[in-house]
Amino acid sequence: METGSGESVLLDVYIEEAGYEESHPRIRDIGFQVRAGELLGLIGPNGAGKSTTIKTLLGLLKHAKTRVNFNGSSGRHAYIPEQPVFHDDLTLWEHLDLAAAVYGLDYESFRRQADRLLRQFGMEEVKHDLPGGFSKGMKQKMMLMLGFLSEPDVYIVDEPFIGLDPRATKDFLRLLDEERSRGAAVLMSTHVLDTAEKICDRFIMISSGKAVAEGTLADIRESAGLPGASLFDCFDTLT
Ligand SMILES: Nc1ncnc2c1ncn2[C@@H]1O[C@H](COP(=O)(O)OP(=O)(O)OP(=O)(O)O)[C@@H](O)[C@H]1O
Repeated sequence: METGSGESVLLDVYIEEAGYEESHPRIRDIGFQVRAGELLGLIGPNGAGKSTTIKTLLGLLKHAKTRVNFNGSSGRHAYIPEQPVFHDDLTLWEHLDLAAAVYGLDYESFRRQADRLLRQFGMEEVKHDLPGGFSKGMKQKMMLMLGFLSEPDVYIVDEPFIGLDPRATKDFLRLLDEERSRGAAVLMSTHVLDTAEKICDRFIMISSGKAVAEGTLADIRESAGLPGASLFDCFDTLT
């Protein structure tokens, strides 16, 4: 799908309503698109419905009326969860190997990518360790590596910054930039608004399960009636 901006839309979402019980929708009327190379920030207070939005577009909620299109050429998308999910009895390397098999990567590409990611995240020395003994930040890095390994068209990232040290944050942002230059689209939910303000092209702000503002920082400032304000101040006003 092409848009006026010339970049193709790699993720096109409209959620009429979705929730955990049929009688109780938690989010309603949320729609957005993410284009090739773009980073869309999904922001909102605790309990606003960010994770529910992500679970809905991933098809994980039973009670959902939605339209979701992943339009990339490889059809591949990676989900990087907020809470690390891993197998207790597989080492970091075995996790990477398993993910590569699931993604259908050939062994040479897998080795090249895995070695590069281990180096970039400073995890080479623990690659044969079980993740149960990793710190919170190391577990988070493992989730990021598993996501980056597949070089998907679309990244869906749920709060990546909590637990990462400044160096890991920088490494993560650099990799994300490289992926966007390659043409990947990114949807990222986060509470770290000063970073979001710097890195996101556009935002969708949700509160109590509904979109309250969307667009560039200029659009968000206009919605909040706060010209020149920070994303943090706009958030405070709009939510
Ligand atoms: N598994 C669940 N079962 C029932 N209700 C849930 C479940 N997970 C979330 N909710 C409810 O759905 C609403 C939206 O929660 P959600 O987790 O999407 O918020 P969030 O914006 O991601 O919040 P946070 O910033 O705290 O992570 C909340 O009212 C929450 O209580």
